[in-house]
Amino acid sequence: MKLRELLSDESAFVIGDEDTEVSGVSYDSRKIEKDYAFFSLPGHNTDGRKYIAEAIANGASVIITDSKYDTNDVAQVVIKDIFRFMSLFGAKFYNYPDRELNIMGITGTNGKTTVTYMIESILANSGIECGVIGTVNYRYKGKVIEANNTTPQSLDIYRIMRDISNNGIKYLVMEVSSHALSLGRVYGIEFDTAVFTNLTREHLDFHKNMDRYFEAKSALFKELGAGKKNNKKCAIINVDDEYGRKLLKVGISAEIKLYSAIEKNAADFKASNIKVTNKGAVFNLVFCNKRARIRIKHIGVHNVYNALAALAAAVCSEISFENAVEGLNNSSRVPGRLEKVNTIGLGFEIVVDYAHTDDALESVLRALKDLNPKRIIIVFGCGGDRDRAKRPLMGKIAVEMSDFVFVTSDNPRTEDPYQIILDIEVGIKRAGKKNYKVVVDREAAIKEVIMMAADKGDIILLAGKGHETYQITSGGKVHFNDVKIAEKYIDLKKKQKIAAKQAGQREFIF
Ligand SMILES: CC(=O)N[C@H]1[C@@H](OP(=O)(O)OP(=O)(O)OC[C@H]2O[C@@H](n3ccc(=O)[nH]c3=O)[C@H](O)[C@@H]2O)O[C@H](CO)[C@@H](O)[C@@H]1O[C@H](C)C(=O)N[C@@H](C)C(=O)N[C@H](CCC(=O)O)C(=O)O
Ligand SMILES: Nc1ncnc2c1ncn2[C@@H]1O[C@H](COP(=O)(O)OP(=O)(O)OP(=O)(O)O)[C@@H](O)[C@H]1O
Ligand SMILES: N[C@H](CCC[C@H](N)C(=O)O)C(=O)O
Ligand SMILES: [Mg+2]
Repeated sequence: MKLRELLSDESAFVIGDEDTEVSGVSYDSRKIEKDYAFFSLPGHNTDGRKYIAEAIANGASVIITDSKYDTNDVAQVVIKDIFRFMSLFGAKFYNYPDRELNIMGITGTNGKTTVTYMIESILANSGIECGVIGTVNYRYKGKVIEANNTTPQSLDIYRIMRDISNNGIKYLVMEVSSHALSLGRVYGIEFDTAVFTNLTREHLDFHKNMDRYFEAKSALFKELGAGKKNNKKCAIINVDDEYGRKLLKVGISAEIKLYSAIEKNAADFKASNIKVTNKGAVFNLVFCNKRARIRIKHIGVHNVYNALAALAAAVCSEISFENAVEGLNNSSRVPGRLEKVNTIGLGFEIVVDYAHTDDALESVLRALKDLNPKRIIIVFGCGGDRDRAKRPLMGKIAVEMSDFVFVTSDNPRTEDPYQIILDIEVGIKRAGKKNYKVVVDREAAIKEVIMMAADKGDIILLAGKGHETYQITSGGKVHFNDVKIAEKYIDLKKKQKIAAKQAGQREFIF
């Protein structure tokens, strides 16, 4: 392809030959090959400009920067809004795969991953294959790509979309993070359906305040319908959420469908008579003149909301109501979201959940309380290099809504784990509670809760890391998975029980 074919009508300034050949494109100098275009992006850790020389040495034929770079060796495009330009460039380079796909974009603070899994199940039940891009991984046609980001960079999205379409798949279900919306990662992508789950406090380290966070999320809805596709566009909104109602006022040109589980709120998809059991949730659903009793294998009222969002997205994407209901009823559990660890024979339950905001923690604790456990014990920490203000809020909720809390570490990243815990303790002290213990090492905390604290009838919640298979500290990334660590100590506890029995000792709880 020639460079001139890849230029959009943005205000790009080209230095050098517009007929330069472009055989590939990347924003990472280490991936540059002969005749590639290199996007030198301003980063959070380093600056892509530092790698231009390396990109040229690796064979780049074009460099794209946000301010002129001193070289005559290769063609150069200078563009101020490089992230948006990169997305438009990706669209052209990969020949608009988004126009060949029916794309559902899910946004909101909590529930995105769960909704994508539910939609995937619904589509599979109707015999439809889809691609999924989200926090856990990017997957299609048996391929599983490790996810570095919930929503990857635009060039990666376009490359994946092209492969999805070339594999004959027609649907893409995608989580759209607020970072992605702010950083132009989905700029120009033509979505067909956009879902808004909820908006609560999160990522204010990045967005600074809730208004800007909301502004980022609302872009997905404002831009819905702009583009060349002329099929029906649909915005699906949780009207029970304060920001969902605010979203109705931002000027959405697509068709709007509301969902709700609160009696007084008018909505297109309505849940009532919700019953939560330890096997899942059951509720009545009404849509137009249709009714169904839904039984999902996901615990908690928050998952009823996720189910409503998924069902609405499917129905708006031409899946019949009956098939969508059946698919939802069959929808599988989501890795690391209220995932049960096998504790058979021990008399207590352990669940692993990705709650890493105060709202998520509250939702999950409410779901667990509904199961009437003897006690709830939590093991949790807060991530480093992320919104500090959520730490005391999570601390307060944890001690107020449970019987005992082990405060520990969750991806401290470059921060001192003790400092993060001190921030959590501010909220605990504000609540005037003493039902907690600090165990900085996460594995030690999990070990202690299983070996010493857990008693018959208890539910242990390991919160914050969900499906993650790593722990990031200032020393780097090491393998770590809550489920696997819990299994290790459950195994040890069982062995100790057997040994005690054989030695004729009575069971002993510390
Ligand atoms: C803050 C942020 O968004 N960072 C993302 C960004 O990295 P960065 O800007 O920090 O990159 P950098 O390391 O400074 O490097 C700058 C540039 O130099 C290039 N480079 C670097 C080294 C080299 O040798 N050669 C080279 O060309 C890099 O490729 C990059 O283009 O671009 C990277 C590549 O796409 C992302 O993986 C990275 O996400 C990091 C991992 C991250 O933690 N992001 C979080 C905050 C995030 O975006 N989260 C949301 C989800 C939130 C949620 O769902 O709750 C998400 O969508 O994932
Ligand atoms: N609809 C909901 N409302 C409130 N909390 C929820 C909801 N759905 C899930 N949660 C909580 O949030 C956690 C994360 O859920 P999920 O992974 O589905 O959300 P997400 O939006 O993809 O999160 P992330 O942005 O971190 O990827 C769950 O483990 C659960 O604790
Ligand atoms: N998408 C979220 C995930 C947080 C998960 C938690 N385990 C942490 O590391 O803080 C983020 O990157 O902020
Ligand atoms: Mg997610």
